Amino acid sequence: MIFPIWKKCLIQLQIKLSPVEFSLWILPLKVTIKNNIIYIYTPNLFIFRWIKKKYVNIFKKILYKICSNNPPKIIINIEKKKLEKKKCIYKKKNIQIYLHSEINKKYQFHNFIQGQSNQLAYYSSYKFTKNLKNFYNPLFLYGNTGLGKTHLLHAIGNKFLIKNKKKKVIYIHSENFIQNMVNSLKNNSIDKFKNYYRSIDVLLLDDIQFFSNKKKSQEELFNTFNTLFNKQQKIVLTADCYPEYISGITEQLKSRFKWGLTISINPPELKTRIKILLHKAYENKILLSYEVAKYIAKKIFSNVRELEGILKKIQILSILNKEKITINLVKKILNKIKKKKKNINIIYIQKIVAKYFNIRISDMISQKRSQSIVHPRQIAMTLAKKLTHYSFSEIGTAFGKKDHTTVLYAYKKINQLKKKKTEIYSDFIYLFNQLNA
Ligand SMILES: Nc1ncnc2c1ncn2[C@@H]1O[C@H](COP(=O)(O)OP(=O)(O)OP(=O)(O)O)[C@@H](O)[C@H]1O
Repeated sequence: MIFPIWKKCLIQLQIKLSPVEFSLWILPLKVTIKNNIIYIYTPNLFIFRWIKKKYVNIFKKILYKICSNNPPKIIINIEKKKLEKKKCIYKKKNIQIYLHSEINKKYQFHNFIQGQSNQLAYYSSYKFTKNLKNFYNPLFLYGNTGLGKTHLLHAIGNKFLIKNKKKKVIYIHSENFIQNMVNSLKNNSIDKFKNYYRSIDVLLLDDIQFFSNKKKSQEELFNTFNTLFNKQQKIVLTADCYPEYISGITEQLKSRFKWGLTISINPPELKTRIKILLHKAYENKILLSYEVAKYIAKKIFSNVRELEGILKKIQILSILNKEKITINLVKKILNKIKKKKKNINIIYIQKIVAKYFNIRISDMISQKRSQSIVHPRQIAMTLAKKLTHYSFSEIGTAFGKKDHTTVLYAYKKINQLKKKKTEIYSDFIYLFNQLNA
């Protein structure tokens, strides 16, 4: 729900700020109003500070204009995440390692829309939670980005926890598993790390292609896998491709992955895309007709994440412009996105990013592996994915014939780092704005 005062404020802000600034900083804010106080919630500390520094005075001025007799007060808070965290803290020589599981309640079986493309993955995941004897272990789900693998992992986790809250059900992204291991090695607490992961009832490990070329981490995963498997504990794994084709993973680990049931999850067909759009619209209280959903579904076919993104944009624009969601409005939005994406090409992105980090453009497409080159290259790859219509493999080709998994890795890494490190976040936003201006 958008409160009328905040809606008026948004209209003024849209006029005052650049479109990028507006959609980047202002639109994602969560706002509630109580007793003439506007509570603004930001997702993290960095954004909290940024909004406070840059925008609070503008908010105040606008509010004073809108309701001069009694302008509301503004309070900014950091939003508390609704994640169910199981934290396990180990102390050793005053060093603490935090190992935690984050099962997201948002992702359940009942809100996973089934169709031909994902029915088998859905069914196998659901059956997996039934604790049937002789059911395959591990369950291995694979498919392209944004098709619902992570959603199903959390749905499995949630189902197990509903049945038994005390079960140690751990969802972890492979990158975090590796990071935890590295930290434990540094802190001399690798035994605690091992014990922790080997005492799990259900291990949900996402995106195992991140283990690629990490020998030591693969060894640890192999041992963890064997221990859990021998104790008949449950293991679910996901990856972006069939186990055999994950490069840089040892044969023994690949063979373990294939011991159980390996299921692909494919891009949703038209009928399923329409169902997903209508369901997401319903969940988010968006008035979307079947005809409009069908129109969008015909235009966007790559993955569900993209469908969600478009729907969000449509919702925001229809609210701001007070326009009904019609095919015409959707057409306008899709054309704008297409134009924007067409105008920015990868060479331009490489040039701007290279200049910013003070490296040569040729370094972008080289095979050099030093951190001073790899980091800008990964940022440029991520920007290319966000700002152009090119696929991961097309971007890889443009960066000196790199594999699509290298680009996917860069994309995920930068997106994670952006959340953790403010300097990387501000570099990224600066470049994003510059390219988008
Ligand atoms: N069949 C579906 N029904 C409802 N929502 C879906 C479905 N498939 C995907 N989604 C939604 O699409 C978004 C992206 O899905 P998810 O993160 O699970 O993809 P993924 O396959 O794990 O991608 P990646 O490999 O990039 O991590 C999520 O918000 C998820 O809820």
